[in-house]
Amino acid sequence: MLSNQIIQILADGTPHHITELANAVHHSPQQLNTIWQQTAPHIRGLLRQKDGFWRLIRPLAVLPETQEHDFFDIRVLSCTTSTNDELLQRARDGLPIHRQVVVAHEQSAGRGRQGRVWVHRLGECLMFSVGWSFMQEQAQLGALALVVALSCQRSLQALGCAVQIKWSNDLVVGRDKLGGILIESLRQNHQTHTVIGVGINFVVPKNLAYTTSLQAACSRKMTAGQVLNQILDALHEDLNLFSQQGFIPFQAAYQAAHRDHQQEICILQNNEIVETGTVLGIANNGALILQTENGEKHIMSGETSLRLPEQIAQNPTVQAALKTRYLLLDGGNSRLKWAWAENGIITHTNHSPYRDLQILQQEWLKMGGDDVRVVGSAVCGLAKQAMVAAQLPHVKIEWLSSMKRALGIYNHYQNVEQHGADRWFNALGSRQFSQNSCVIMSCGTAVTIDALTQDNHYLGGTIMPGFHLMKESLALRTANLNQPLGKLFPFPTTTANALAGGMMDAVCGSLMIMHSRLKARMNHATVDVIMTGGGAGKVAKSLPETFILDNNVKIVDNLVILGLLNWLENQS
Ligand SMILES: Nc1ncnc2c1ncn2[C@@H]1O[C@H](COP(=O)(O)OP(=O)(O)O)[C@@H](O)[C@H]1O
Ligand SMILES: CC(C)(COP(=O)(O)O)[C@@H](O)C(=O)NCCC(=O)O
Repeated sequence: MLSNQIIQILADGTPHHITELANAVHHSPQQLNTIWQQTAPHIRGLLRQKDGFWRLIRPLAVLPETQEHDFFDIRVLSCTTSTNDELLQRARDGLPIHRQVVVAHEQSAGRGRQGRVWVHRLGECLMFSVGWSFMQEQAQLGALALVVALSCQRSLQALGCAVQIKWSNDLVVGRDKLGGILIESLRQNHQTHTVIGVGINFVVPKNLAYTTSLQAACSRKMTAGQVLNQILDALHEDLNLFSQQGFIPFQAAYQAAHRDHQQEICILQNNEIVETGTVLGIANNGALILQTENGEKHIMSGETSLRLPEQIAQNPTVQAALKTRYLLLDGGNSRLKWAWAENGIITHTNHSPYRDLQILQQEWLKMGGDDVRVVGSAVCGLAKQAMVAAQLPHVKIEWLSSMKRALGIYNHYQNVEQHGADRWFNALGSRQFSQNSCVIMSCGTAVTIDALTQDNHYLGGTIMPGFHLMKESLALRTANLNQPLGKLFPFPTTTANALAGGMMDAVCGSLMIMHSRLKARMNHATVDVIMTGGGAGKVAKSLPETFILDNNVKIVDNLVILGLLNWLENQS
C-alpha cells in the first residue's frame, strides 16, 4: 500500500518535505492527503504538517526496507504470520538461517511463550527474529533465553532505558512488561538451529494491563532502527561468547539485571502456584535458585512463570475467583457493552444498542452455563436493565452500584447511591493502567471527568453532555444550528466547523482543567490521563500535542468492565 511507504519514511519521527514523500510514492504532493487517509486511524492522527513538512509526533516501530547491519542480513516484511515462522520454515527447508534477521511490521499469528498471543498494532511493537545455529545439542542451550534477555536489557540500558529482566526472559520496567522473547529451535545436520523472536513495545498496547513501552519508559526518543541495531550488536557479541563458553560468563551480569533478586516470588504453572520462596540467585545452567520452606530448589524455566506475591493474592478465594467464568455487563445510556472473562482474562468483548440485544442471547447460548457469574454496572435505567434481563432468561444478574470503598480506593462522593456505577468501576479499572494520580475521562452519552489521587482517594468529578447531546440540544433550541458538523480547525470560519470545534474544545478544555486542578492539588506530581468510551479516540486526537507529550495519556476500551473484573478478583 502506498500509505505504508509514506509511513516507512515518516517512522523516524523527523520532518520530511512533501516533495520527498510524493516522489517516494510517485504521486503529486496534492495527492498525499488522499493517500494518507488509507492509514490506520491510530497512525493517521499522529501526523503534524507545517510549512510543507510532514512529521509524526513520535517515531514508529517501522523500519526502512534498506535497514542494514554489519554482521546480520536483515529482511524487512510489512506483514507475516510470525517472524519466527519465516526462519523456522527456512530451516525446515534445509536453508541456512545463521545470522539472518526477519523484521515484520505486523504479524497475523505472533505468539508468546505457552501459546499466548502477542498483542500489537502497526508501528507499536518492534518485532524481529534472529537465526543462530549452534553445534551444541538443544539440551545444552537451556540458558540461551537468559543470554538473549541480557543482550536486550543491556542494549536498551545503553539507549537510556532503565530496563530489568524478570526471570527467565521478560524485559520489564518495574512491574510492567516492556518486551518478550520466544526461542524455538530445530536439530538438523548436526546443528541446533535456533530462532530467537523478540517483541519490544514502542507504545503501550491498548487494553493490556501491566505493560509499558520504550516511549513511556525512556526519556530519549529513539528510532526502531537504532534499537534494532543496538540489540543486534549485543547479540552478535553475546551469542558468540555463549556458544564458546556457555552461561557462566553471563551469570553475574544476569543476576545484577534480575528485578526479583532476593525478593519473595511465586512460581506459577498452568495458573496454579507451584512454589513460593525467596530468590537466591541464578544457577550456572540458568535455573532460578529459590529458598523455599522445604529447602533450596532449582526451577527450570520450561512451562513456569514467575509472579510477585502482590500479583497473585495468596488467599484461596482469589484463586477461586480466577477460575470462575464471568459475563460482565456495562449498561451505558446508549448501548450495552459486555465481555466474557475466564482465569482473570477477558476472552471476548461485544456491544450492541438496546433495541438489538439478541446477539447477547446468542452468545449466552454458545458460551453461557451454570459456572458463569453475570455481573454488571448499569446507569441506563430500569427499563433498559429489564431489556438485558429479557435476553438472559433464568440467569441471575448481579447489578453492582457505586461503593464507599473498594480495592483501597475511598469514594468522596457525598452520596454514593447517587454516583454513577460506571464512574466508580472506571476508577477501579484505571488502577491497572496507572498507579499515579489520574484523571479518568469517559466520553459516552455524557462525558464524565473524574479525579483519582495517587494515594487512592476518588475525589469526584464533572459531568457534561456528550457530543451527540451537545449537537442535539443546539439543533433543537436554536434557529440556525440544525446542520451537520464540520471539521476541526483552530479558528473555525463556517458554522459547521464552529460547532465541531466548540464541542471538541469544551471536552478537551474540561479535561485539561481537571488535569491541572488535580496536578496543583497533588503538588505538581505526575497526573496520568485515562480515556474511555465511544468518543475517547476522537478527543485524544484533538488534545494539544504538548499535553500528549508531557503526560501519559492512555485510551482504554471497556474500562468499566476491567473495573468490574478487578473488583471481583479481589473479593475475599
Ligand atoms: N466518534 C465519536 N465521536 C464522538 N462521540 C462518539 C463517537 N463515537 C461514539 N460516540 C459517543 O459515545 C456513545 C457510545 O459510547 P459509550 O461509551 O458506549 O456510551 P454509553 O456508555 O453512554 O452507552 C455514543 O452514543 C456517542 O454519544
Ligand atoms: C453521568 C452518566 C450519565 C454517564 O453515563 P454514560 O454516558 O456512560 O452512559 C452516569 O454516570 C450517571 O448516570 N451518573 C449518575 C449521576 C452521578 O454520577 O452523579
